[in-house]
Amino acid sequence: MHSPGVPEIEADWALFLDLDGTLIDIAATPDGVVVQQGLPDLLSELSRDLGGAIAIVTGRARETADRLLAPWRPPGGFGHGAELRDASGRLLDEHALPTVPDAWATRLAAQVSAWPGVILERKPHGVALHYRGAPERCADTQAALAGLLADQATAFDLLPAHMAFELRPHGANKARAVDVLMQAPPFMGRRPVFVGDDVTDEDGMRAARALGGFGLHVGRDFLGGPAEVRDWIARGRARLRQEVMHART
Ligand SMILES: O=P(O)(O)OC[C@H]1O[C@H](O[C@H]2O[C@H](CO)[C@@H](O)[C@H](O)[C@H]2O)[C@H](O)[C@@H](O)[C@@H]1O
Repeated sequence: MHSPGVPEIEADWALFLDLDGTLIDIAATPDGVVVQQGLPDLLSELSRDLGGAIAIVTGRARETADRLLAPWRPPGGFGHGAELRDASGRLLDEHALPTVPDAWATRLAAQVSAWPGVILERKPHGVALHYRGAPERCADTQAALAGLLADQATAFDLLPAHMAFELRPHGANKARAVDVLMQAPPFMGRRPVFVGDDVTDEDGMRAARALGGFGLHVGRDFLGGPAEVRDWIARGRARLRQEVMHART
């Protein structure tokens, strides 16, 4: 179904796409997600039609995003913008932001072992505590991460997420990914369009709007979930293909 508030994908766009809750349906655990068959190919084909200007901007670690979207290895911002990769595959500012100390991870692992259903997810520049499997631990997981920040409150931010809390290095955010990637080809000169579903995506949406583009929200604009976003992408791809074929005849 066509969502009335959502513009159709245009050939001069640069697309910035969130992963969980936008392209991929939410699952009970981070490892339990199912990438719809054909999605990486579809994205890679649309990327060709947009001159390579599609980036994935996700809270997931780069390695995880690459595994989920294999064989496609898009440019993007990973770890909420802490890890940036440009369209040539080059990593940018790789060591610019702090990593979570091992001692913190050890302490969290000990706490989580006493909380059945809570999952600890480590990433190169952050850490998440997921309480989807134990909703009664919401406050405990938040307090565990907040407790770590007592010493280093300026180095990391505590973020609320979908049934999770995360630590993200201060300075990493999804706007950073949009702003940095838009400074170079193939993104430069295009209209940035950010699509996301979560509170951390609002930074990316604001950055896209500030550069003359659109920030589209899965719930508010697509009036649905990842299935509606995937349909929109498939429709955009088909239309751009037709335009190319038409231009050739
Ligand atoms: O920026 P995103 O691509 O939206 O990633 C945000 C976080 O997504 C993952 O956690 C969320 O999705 C899980 C799978 O559906 C779900 O089980 C969990 O409750 C959600 O919080 C991922 O695990 C995190 O690392 C991302 O930061």
